[in-house]
This record gives sequence, structure tokens and C-alpha cells, in this order.
Amino acid sequence: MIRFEHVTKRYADGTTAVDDLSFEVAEGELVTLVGPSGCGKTTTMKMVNRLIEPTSGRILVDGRDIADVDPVELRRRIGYVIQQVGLFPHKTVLDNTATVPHLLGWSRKKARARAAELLELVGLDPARHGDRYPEQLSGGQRQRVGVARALAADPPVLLMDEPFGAVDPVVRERLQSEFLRLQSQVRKTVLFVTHDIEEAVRLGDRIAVYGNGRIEQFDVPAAVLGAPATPYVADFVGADRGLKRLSVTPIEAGDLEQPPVVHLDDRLADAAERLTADGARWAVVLDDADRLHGWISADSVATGGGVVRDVARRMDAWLPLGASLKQAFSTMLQHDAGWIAVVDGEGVDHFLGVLTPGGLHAALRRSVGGDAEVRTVSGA
Ligand SMILES: Nc1ncnc2c1ncn2[C@@H]1O[C@H](COP(=O)(O)OP(=O)(O)OP(=O)(O)O)[C@@H](O)[C@H]1O
Repeated sequence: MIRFEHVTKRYADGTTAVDDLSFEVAEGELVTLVGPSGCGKTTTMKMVNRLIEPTSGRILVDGRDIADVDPVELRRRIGYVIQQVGLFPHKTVLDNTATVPHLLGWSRKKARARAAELLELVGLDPARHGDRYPEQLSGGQRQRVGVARALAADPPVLLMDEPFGAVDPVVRERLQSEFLRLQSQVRKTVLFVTHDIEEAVRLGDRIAVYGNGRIEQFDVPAAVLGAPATPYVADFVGADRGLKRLSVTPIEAGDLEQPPVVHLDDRLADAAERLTADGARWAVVLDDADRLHGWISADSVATGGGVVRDVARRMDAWLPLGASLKQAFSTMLQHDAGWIAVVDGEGVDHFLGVLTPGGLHAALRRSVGGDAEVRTVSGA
């Protein structure tokens, strides 16, 4: 969708801001550009909407060399969100959001209806906030309007330059979550600039780690954290990269173990037999529809008569498949549990297996091994 081919940008004073850059962002993918101040991230981004022209090389958007596209037409298909938001102070929130549809010649009614829909999408109530002016909003609310405005004309591409940089960490985390939810609905092709590695790994499908005008590593977050390509990247992602990796690695079906399973109406004598046969100290208890109910210990079934229901304990330590290893670890600690149950997470909670500390460790190793190849595009 966005393709850089040997792009270099040298400013008039001789500064090489971007040096022979080649990479590609797939349709619907969110790529974060991360690196220290002055390494060329903003320059990279501004070349995509032709606010800056490359010195050499070419950039294709949707297969077309953007040098051949009229910049005004190009920018209509590319939403742009910046830290300072750049809302018009004399226009209401609704009119700010409707700016681009208005420029595109939509009727006032249609443009405002679209703007209201988008404000709702970014978590603002159009009835409450639509008629306010930007100065009557909090910083976080202004950022949301900035995102809504960029999405208004439904552009396939979004460029975001430190969009959440100006708000405090708590609001920032909320905006990130909301943005991830939004992106899962709208699936734009996004280039997102940040100097915050936590933000980069949280949001990016892939991350480009910049150092001095070049990409040092371009890969999925787990691989950048798990297998930094150079000492520079290792230093940049930080000594606690192992911990950071927990939050970007999902629980997968292959990580799970299968303990003995019994049902609520099974006789205790049968359950005891099953546990003995498996040499297990506990079993997972399911209801008739194979939904997670809880667990039983070998000691409790040894008592003899009755059914599993009589002695089963509820199980609070569970997560849906796809939750992060960080959530798994935190759930284990919260419930002081040696394992957690994993369900299919589609509202029906079918039991899939259990995650033990051993499985968690194996998952962390998998996250590095599988996806660690570098996917920078090397040629035109
Ligand atoms: N108009 C300009 N003329 C000369 N040099 C420039 C110009 N704009 C940027 N630079 C230089 O190019 C380099 C890259 O700048 P750029 O703004 O792309 O970095 P960045 O990674 O986005 O930094 P930050 O995180 O601080 O925004 C820097 O050394 C900067 O000083």
C-alpha cells in the first residue's frame, strides 16, 4: 500500500535526514516508526503526503508513484494527525470534523452527519461536544477530534505524527486503547511516528526502529523485543525488553496443556478413577455445554459418593485465547494460581486448555523464534 524505494532526503544545509530507505506497509497494516529525536521519522512521514519532497528514490501509494499525483488530490486520500492537532479555533468540533468532507463538496447536511458519526466512533458524544469550540475540550478530547477529522473522508491511509504525545500518561494509554479498537474496525493503512518504544510495541503490527536516517530493524514487536537486530536496537528497546515482550505476545492454542477434564454430573468415583489414571492432582470441571465451570482436587474426589458438582470449586483465573502473556502472568499472580484456564473467548467460553508457567515460558521462546526474520524490502 505504501512503498519506499531507496528514498533519500538531504536538506539544503547538507543534513541527510533519511538515507536510502526501502520498506513497505501492507494494506490495513499499522506500522510504527520509533527512534530518538532527530533520526528522520517525521521527514519520512511528510514525504508520503508530499509536504516534503525526496532528494532521490520514489514512494508509491497504492501502486502509484506519488510524484505523479497532484499533492492536493493525494492529501485528500491520506488522513493526517499531528501532536498539535491543528484544529480551527473558530470552528465548532462538528465543523472541524466535517472540514474534509466539506472540501470534497459534500452537502452540509451529509458532511455534518458523517462528522457526528465519527465523533461517536472516537468516543465523543456529538450532542454534548459537537457544538463546543476546541478550547472548551480537554487535551485528550482534542486529540480524539483530530483523529475523527482525519478519518472523515474515509481515507485509505492515515499518517499520525506523535498524535498522543501532548497528553498525560493515563489519558495517553486510554487513547491508545481506543485507537486500537477503532483501527480493528476501520483497518486503515497507518504510519505512526512515536519516540516511545512502549507505544510503538503496543500499537504496531510491525515496528521500524530508526537510527540516524536509517531503519535498523523492521519487524513484529515480539521479534524486535526478543531478537534485536543490532546493539543499537537492543539499547533502544531497553534492558527490560523481556518484560515488554510479555505484553505483545498472545496466548496461542499450541501453548496450552490438556489436564483431565470432568463434567459437573460425573460421579465422583469416576472422576477419581480418571485422576488416578492420569496421575493428576486436579482436573478441570466443565458444564454440559463444555463451558468452564471450575476445578476439583484429587483429595476432594477421594471422599467417595456424590457427583463432581458437590465438590467442584469455581475458577476465576481464566482468560480468552489471544490475551497477552502479561495478562496471563498477572492473572496467575492475582489469584495466586499455578495455572490458568483458557477459553475460546467468543462469549460462550468453551474450555480450550490450561496455561502453566512452563507453557508461558515456551510461548515467550516461540514469540522470538517464529517471526524473527527481518522483512525490510531490499530492492525496487
Ligand atoms: N527543514 C530542515 N532543514 C534542515 N534540516 C532539517 C529540516 N527538517 C529536519 N531537519 C533535520 O533532519 C533530521 C531529521 O529530522 P526529523 O524531524 O525527520 O526527525 P524526527 O525523528 O522526526 O525527530 P523528532 O522525534 O524530534 O520529531 C534532524 O537532524 C533535523 O534537524
